[in-house]
Amino acid sequence: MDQKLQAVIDGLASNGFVVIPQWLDDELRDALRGELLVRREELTRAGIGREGDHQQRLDVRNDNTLWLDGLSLQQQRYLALMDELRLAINRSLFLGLNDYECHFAHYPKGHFYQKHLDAFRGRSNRVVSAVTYLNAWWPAGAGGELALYDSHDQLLGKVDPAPGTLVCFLSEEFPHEVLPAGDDRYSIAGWFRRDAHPLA
Ligand SMILES: O=C(O)CCC(=O)C(=O)O
Ligand SMILES: [Fe+2]
Repeated sequence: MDQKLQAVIDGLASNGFVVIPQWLDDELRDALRGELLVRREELTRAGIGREGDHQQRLDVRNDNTLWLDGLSLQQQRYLALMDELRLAINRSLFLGLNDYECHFAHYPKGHFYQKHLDAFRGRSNRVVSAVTYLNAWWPAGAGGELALYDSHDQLLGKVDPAPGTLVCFLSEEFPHEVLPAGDDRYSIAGWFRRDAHPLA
């Protein structure tokens, strides 16, 4: 198996989270960021909560997002890569993931996402969170780190949104937050899901 795929599986299996530098090649990373910038006007303020109790809470998060529609070549390349990862995870870890949903995200300077869980046990079909960073560079000290905590709220570490880096973690296990970004911060945030399908 591809070394990076294997590294994701090993990290998820042993720690429940993993950081893979250079997950995206420069060309794909730049093409995705280029699309986000061209479509900037289409991004909207993100909300929190599920469909029924969806609300905008600018004190909790103030990133702008746009769901991928799979129409451009670069989105198709990205989604193909994530599908390869989904299948590899299923083969090795038997998680039965059947979908990956994701959105572009832009955190302007000073914007953040406070500490949260992406999924609550038994209340969501999100199993593995997977975020990829699209900036061409990220200078040291520019903030915008992803801070990951364990289930006792102890800080596990901070991940720089470095160019092309992928972060994966079990959605129900790890509270996390995006610290205020010191510059425009571009990413794709997504979730591998396990949805119940009625047996045919
Ligand atoms: O951009 C990141 O590093 C994480 C974003 C996040 O936690 C989310 O969108 O749920
Ligand atoms: Fe999150």
